[in-house]
Amino acid sequence: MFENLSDKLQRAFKSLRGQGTITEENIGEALREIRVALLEADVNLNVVKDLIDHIRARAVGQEVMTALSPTEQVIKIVRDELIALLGKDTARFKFASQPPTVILMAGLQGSGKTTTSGKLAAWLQKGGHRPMLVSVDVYRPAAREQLKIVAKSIKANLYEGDLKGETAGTALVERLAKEARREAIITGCDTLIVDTAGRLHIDEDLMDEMQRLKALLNPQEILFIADAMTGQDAVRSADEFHKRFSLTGIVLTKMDGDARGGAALSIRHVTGQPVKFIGMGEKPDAFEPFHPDRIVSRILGMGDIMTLIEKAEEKLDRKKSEDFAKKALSGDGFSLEDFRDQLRQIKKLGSLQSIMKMLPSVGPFQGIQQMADQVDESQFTRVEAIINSMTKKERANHEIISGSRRKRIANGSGTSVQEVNQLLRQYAQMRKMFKSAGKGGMLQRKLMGSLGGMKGMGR
Ligand SMILES: Nc1nc2c(ncn2[C@@H]2O[C@H](COP(=O)(O)OP(=O)(O)OP(=O)(O)O)[C@@H](O)[C@H]2O)c(=O)[nH]1
Repeated sequence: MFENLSDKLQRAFKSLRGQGTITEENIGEALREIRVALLEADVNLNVVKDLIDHIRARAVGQEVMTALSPTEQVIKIVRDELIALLGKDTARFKFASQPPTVILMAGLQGSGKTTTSGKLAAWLQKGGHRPMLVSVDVYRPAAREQLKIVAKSIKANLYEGDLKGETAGTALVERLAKEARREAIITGCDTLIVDTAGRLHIDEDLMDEMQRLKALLNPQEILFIADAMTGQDAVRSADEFHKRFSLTGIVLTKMDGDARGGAALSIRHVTGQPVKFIGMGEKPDAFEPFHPDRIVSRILGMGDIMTLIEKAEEKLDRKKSEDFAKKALSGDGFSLEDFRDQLRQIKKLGSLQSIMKMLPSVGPFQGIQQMADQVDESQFTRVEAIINSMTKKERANHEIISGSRRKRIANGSGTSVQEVNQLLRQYAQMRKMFKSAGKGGMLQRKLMGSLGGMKGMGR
């Protein structure tokens, strides 16, 4: 859903490439582009203004960090500021010290309340909880029926209650809510999710009913379910609800749609309340806790590259990496010995899969995250064993490795000739790729330097 914003931000960053330092002048253009990108993504005007001011203040006053180029510095600042905007840490779900924990689901009609009630129940079940669902939308039998179907599909407990022909109104709503809580206690359910009636727009009756439910149930969580597709309207209604009921969090639904993302980026700033979950589809499992940092990484199309860079800076031998990068990108290319050194370095960062998952899905690493799922970790060890079985001369010049030597190397490393051949083929390809990347941009060069040798390791 952030594709457009993501593309535009990348373009904005590009305008900084090749700049030695960040100055008021050269960052101006990039900031203009960032501002337009955010506004086009339907981010609230005040939010954009604050964000740009913060970024400018930090970027211009930035002391030169040797480890990062100006472009990378600006990306890091934009990333930090976006995360701050989204509330920094993942918001926690609040449980009652004395069960059941009561969660009031509020929102306008069609925002996804019922679907989200089911998703939340499924999420709680996954976490070892026993949720109970109840719909207090006594005005629309179809709404109660829908929750029944949802509950059945995830095998969650549902309190249906008996309307006993009573007139639909707040008294009935209160009765059902009370009964449901009692039922939850009796049946040992530790969480009660109350799906409330939605309206087309905010009206006094609805507000009054919510107020009474809040007073009656004293819920730990009052979640506002906002349809991300409705952009700034969702932000406005969330704000209105918060002013009346002190929400504890927001769930943004339909984030899988082609919404421009403005609601996700503005809602926290405007309401002061955290987004706790996002809905990414109609199915019960299309639901995840909202992690500001991951969302921002997604927006910036960078996987979790900053963590990876920080990790690399902490764990890798900087000089070795730089030497490798220089060599790999030069006309001579890197040797198998250099490659083995790099493998050993990379191993310090964690499993290959976890590293690949942190890489951006754009630029030189396009498609790498999909590749990560097919990675065979033990190949690392086998590749190292193969290189260990070569002579020093062979490691320096792979072209001298004859057919009979390949057999010996395979025997010596406990692998097969095919594997030795495959490694040599991949190595030759990689070497070529790096040499041609020598003509590429700075960021690419740096990434390849610190992470050298990873691509081509997956089968
Ligand atoms: N694509 C997508 N569709 C969603 C998501 N969440 C809900 N929907 C769909 O949005 C529509 C409305 O969802 P409901 O759960 O019925 O909404 P509601 O707020 O309970 O509506 P009322 O009961 O009418 O107040 C349904 O067709 C859902 O399948 C989501 O995260 N992604």
